[in-house]
Amino acid sequence: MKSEPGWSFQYHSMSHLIGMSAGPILVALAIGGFVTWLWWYGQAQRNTQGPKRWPLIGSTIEIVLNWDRLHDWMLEQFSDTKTFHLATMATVSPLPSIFTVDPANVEYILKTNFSNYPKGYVHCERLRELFGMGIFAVDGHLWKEQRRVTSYEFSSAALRDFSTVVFREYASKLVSILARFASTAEEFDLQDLCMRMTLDTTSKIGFGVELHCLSPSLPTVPFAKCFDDANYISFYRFGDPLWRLKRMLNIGIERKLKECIKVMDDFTFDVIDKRRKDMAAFTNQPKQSDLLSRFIDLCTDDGGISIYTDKDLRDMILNFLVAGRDTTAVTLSWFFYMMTCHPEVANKIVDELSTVAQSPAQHTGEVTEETIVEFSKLLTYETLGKLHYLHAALSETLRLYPAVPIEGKEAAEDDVLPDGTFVKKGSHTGYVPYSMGRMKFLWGDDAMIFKPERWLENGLYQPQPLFKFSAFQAGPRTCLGKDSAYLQMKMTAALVLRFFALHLVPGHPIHYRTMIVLNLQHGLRVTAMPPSSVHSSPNTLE
Ligand code: HEM
Repeated sequence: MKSEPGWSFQYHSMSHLIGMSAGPILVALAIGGFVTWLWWYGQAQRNTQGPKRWPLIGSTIEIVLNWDRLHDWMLEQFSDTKTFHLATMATVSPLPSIFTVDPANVEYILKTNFSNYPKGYVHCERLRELFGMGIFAVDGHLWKEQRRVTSYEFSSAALRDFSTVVFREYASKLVSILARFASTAEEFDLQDLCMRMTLDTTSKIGFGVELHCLSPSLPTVPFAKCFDDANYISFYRFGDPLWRLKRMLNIGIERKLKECIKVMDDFTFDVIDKRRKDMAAFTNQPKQSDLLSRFIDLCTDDGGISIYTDKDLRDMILNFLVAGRDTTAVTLSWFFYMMTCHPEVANKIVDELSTVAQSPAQHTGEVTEETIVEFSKLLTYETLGKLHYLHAALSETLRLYPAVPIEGKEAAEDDVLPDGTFVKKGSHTGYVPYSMGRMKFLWGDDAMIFKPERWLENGLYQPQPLFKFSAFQAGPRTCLGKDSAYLQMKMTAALVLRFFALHLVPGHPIHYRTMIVLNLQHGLRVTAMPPSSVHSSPNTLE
């Protein structure tokens, strides 16, 4: 078709105008509009309580920028509200999460409407390889049944007595290693030693097996290494939107996870197999006290057939290891860090030990195997129970440095929390022990000060309300190892502080690593010295 000359001219003129002059104007208008909207949105956000949010990406940028100090960033978000929404990119989580520090909400989630707040699919799926169908990664009737069997075993006096012996033995080994370092004034990582000790003790109590992580040469134990790596990689999945793809392709850290799980499974199934055979062969031998033997024994029906498969037993014992190992070790590490900052508190603990030692509490002179053993024999379940100040100092540590700093559930149905917050079905709904432990409205103006005295009345330990001090969770899923953890921590703290004053290596950085368990990112590098004159340092966290 022939075109009209006039039209052609007009068309070219318009396109010329748009292309040469209107284009930049439109672009400038668009940028101007966007910047104005950004400014307006930013202003509107200033009045929003909790973290600032942006369309599509939510608070992702702020989270990424603050990742290394996530718990303190969360604490800042609670400065003007007790509950907030936290949105991330839809690929990570399609619904905003809800976080609260309000004890009424915490009680509602953990107890009053417990059935509406299971751990949920997202949580359990990520931990499946490591935890299997163990207590940490199941909900509903599977959880109920395991809780029933585990609580029965955990409350037995026999297990408590066995644990006391094991805790004493390994805390003494730890002190012997400290004595070696002290004799040459050598620096060492006390967090690493605590981790070794608690893996040895949980393995001994769980499997009845010696892992020798705390033997004098401090060796690398393959099971221990794989256990650490598998823990880290499983929890890393919570922040990695590509983990399923990596698992499918069997690449990167997902491949590593698979290899680690295999090493742990081979070891565990081997122990289970041997134990079953031994128990079947030596029926007239005294019963072994470790959990594995007790589970096999408990769950064998009258015809001698085990009700639990090897896989069930593997899951139960590995869950026990994960539950008790890192939590206790990191709490002890933060406690010892507090002792380096507050020698006056360490001194009071040592004074209290005189109630146990019936002699001057602080050991002077050479630290030998004999002196360690002699003192350790005085530390029994009963005598440790009398150490109220030590108990308070450990609780105070957990208030400020809870081993599990953030806890989350998944709403099964739409709901409304006691403070009026609407919860949409499927929302991640969590509470934050790290922030709760530092809130002035809960602990008073001195919330940031390490002060064991706040737990004492007339010298006796006073527990705080469970939904205010939430380090062990509360309600039907409360920690089953709380008493056992205090027992081990008191045993270890009493033995270490009796013989040594700890000093932080000057310049050693103290910071947590953002993980499911609040460990010290760079460890706890200290020197141990014979107790000497003690100087107080400022009694604050900063
Ligand atoms: C200072 C040490 C400890 C702290 C702070 C602690 C804290 C916790 C927390 C916060 C939970 C809830 C976790 C969740 O559901 O996501 C929990 C659960 C649990 N803890 Fe502990 N724990 C400690 C030591 C131990 C020890 C030594 C054991 C074993 C002897 C243990 C056994 C368990 C078990 C079996 C559960 C699962 C309860 C359930 O789901 O019904 N914990 N613990």
